[in-house]
Amino acid sequence: METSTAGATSRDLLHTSQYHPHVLYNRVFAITYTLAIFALLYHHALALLHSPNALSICLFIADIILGFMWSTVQSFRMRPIIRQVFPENLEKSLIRRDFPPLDIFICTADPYKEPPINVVNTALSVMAYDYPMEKMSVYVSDDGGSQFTLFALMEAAKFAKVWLPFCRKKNIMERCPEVYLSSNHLQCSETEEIKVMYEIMKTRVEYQLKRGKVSDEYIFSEQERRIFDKWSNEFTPRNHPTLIQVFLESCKDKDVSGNCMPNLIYVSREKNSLFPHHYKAGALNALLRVSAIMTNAPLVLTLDCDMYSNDPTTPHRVLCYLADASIKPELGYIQFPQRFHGINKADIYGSEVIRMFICNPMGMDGFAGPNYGGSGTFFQRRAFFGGPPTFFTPEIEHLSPYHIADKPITSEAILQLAHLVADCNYENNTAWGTEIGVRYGSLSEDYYTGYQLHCNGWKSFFCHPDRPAFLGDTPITLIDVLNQNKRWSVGALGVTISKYCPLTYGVSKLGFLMAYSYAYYAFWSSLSIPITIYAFLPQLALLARVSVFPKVTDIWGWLYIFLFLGAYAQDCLDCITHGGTLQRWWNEQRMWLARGVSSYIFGLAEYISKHLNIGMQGFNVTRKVFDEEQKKRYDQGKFEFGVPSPMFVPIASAAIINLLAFLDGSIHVWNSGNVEELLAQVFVAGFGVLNCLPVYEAMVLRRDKGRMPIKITVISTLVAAAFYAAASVFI
Ligand SMILES: O=c1ccn([C@@H]2O[C@H](COP(=O)(O)OP(=O)(O)O[C@H]3O[C@H](CO)[C@@H](O)[C@H](O)[C@H]3O)[C@@H](O)[C@H]2O)c(=O)[nH]1
Ligand SMILES: [Mn+2]
Repeated sequence: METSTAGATSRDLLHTSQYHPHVLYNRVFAITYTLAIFALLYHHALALLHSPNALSICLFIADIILGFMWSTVQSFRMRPIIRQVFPENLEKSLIRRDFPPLDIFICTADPYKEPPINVVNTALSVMAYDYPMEKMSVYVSDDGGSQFTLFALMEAAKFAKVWLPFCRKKNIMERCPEVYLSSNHLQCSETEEIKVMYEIMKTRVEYQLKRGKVSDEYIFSEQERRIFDKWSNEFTPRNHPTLIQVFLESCKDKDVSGNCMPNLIYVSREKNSLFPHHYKAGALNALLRVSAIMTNAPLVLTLDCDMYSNDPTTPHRVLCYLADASIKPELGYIQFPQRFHGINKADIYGSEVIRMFICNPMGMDGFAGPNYGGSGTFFQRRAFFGGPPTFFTPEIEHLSPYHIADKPITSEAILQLAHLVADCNYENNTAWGTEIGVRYGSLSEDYYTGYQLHCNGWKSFFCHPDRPAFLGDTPITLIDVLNQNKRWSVGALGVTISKYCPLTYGVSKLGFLMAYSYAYYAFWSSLSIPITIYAFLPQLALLARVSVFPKVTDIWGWLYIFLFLGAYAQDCLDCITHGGTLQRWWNEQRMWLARGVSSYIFGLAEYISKHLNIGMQGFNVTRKVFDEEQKKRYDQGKFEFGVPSPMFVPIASAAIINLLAFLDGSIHVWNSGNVEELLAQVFVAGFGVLNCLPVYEAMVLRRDKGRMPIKITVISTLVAAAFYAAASVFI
């Protein structure tokens, strides 16, 4: 089933694609499983007709939602594609001189959650791409409006002058200085020298942050002085003028070997608390405009500040697609998976997110292409301006992707215009955020923008090389993971409950299966309903000695067993064939349950409170800085609770109820010999207990700072008791 494109002979082949070998098996299994779901729903309907009661209605609803969500997942399994590129053949089709200009956007928002030295590392790693330097521009957007981030980049510009030629000369793969210089490569005096320079820079950058102000001793020129003077007392992250600072100007600034450098530009758009700034989406749009004025490269890479480049040839892979004239006109973007470094062996929080970042994009690649993942994405700039056949003209000609930016980026006129388009009220009465650029209206601007681009007719490709193209930080505390998932679910809900719902608008624009893939994320938070029901109801019923499942010897009992094992086995197989281990899979499914009873419920609540105007949290930036002790516990595979967050309450309450039900139920079944009626519920409670082992440990056995706060244990016990009391009245 191979489909190959680009290049007549295999010698010149630039890219190939083929169906995943599991396609046939996936389809057969989907049909079988669908029949089983219908049988289950039939069984529920029969039971409801016989004796309708609240318990069976709840379980019926739970199974309908589970069945629906399972069905959306199948869209990823119908036509997964494996693509391959051959960058070694690239220069036969596209000579280096003709490589397109590339603008790279790096977003950062908070120097205390996203240390400036890490932003520097990410910037340096991409500045050192194996790409014509005079064609590359790196723009750093600082939504934190922080003098420390600006200072860090000023230092980075100086360090780049030695780092870039060093990488080229040694031809190293890890061009992120922190990673390369802290690994045990063969050390030579040159490396040692660079390492000392790097350490000096790092200490300086970190010192300023600790000090709370950039020290005068590091401000060397009048020009630099003027920049830092802008941080007056009125200057806050939410209220400040635009700051654009060109730190390196390509071809004017040379590295120590006399070669060109890429442009390096710091941008902090204007902020005013009276104007919405649309979080990262707003930041990206400001960058799209500022870069249009300055360099207007047709190719744009968006990166989060923690996602450093792990492979200098990544743009070559992208060009393997763009050099193919047959696909380029409709190709909106190329998505690399988000991969992470520093994940512990057991991956206790399921941080690898194999499904969202690898399996599902491969599945969508069989249709219009993977969704936009927020980072590691190469866009054709044109894709931000209407669909392939319908160009949407921006309000000023300079912002058009067809405009040629040929003036020096430091010229007065260019800088003035760049400041103008970064104004906080610039977007008023324009199509930015609706028809042009990154779309507003969802906290998951990546999901929403990719979806809109696909609906406009753009295609995307998934590029998943063995060596990760980018590596980022992953949260190492449970609360950070839960909060991140909460934000994603709130973001998706914004799309679900809008006129763009994938099941209606999406189906009409994208066809059923592609829209159904988007529906999976859109309805994600609905999983909270069945997961919560299954986390509490069968257990409470068990405590009340009420049977809610068919007997295990009954044919319907077998149906339940098949449905449970079938879904779990397929999920496990998926995880393992994509490089996971059994242990990692187990932890991932545990997190699925934890997210279900926590993140998604709180996400739903946040969404509702936002619409009742009670308030909401907005884009809560994920922390990328950790204290030593937390990191140590994470590396030991210990769950980190620590903070007294209400998000832990449903998890801890479920843990208590499951344990009680399991112990009490087992004793009862053992003593009464009434195995058939209640065994399934004992099993479900036992499964819950197994999943909650780290919770018990954190509540009872641990004494370290990552344990479950006593306050949460007490509240959760009260909640569990209230549930128990309510159940004994109503069940
Ligand atoms: O007002 C803001 C808020 C965030 N960011 C940046 O957005 C990026 C992503 O934020 P992070 O807190 O790391 O989010 P994650 O939880 O890791 O984000 C995932 O989900 C986001 C959407 O919710 C996507 O934007 C991200 O690319 C994707 O990695 C970071 O570089 C931030 O600096 C801004 O520029 N401005
Ligand atoms: Mn992130």
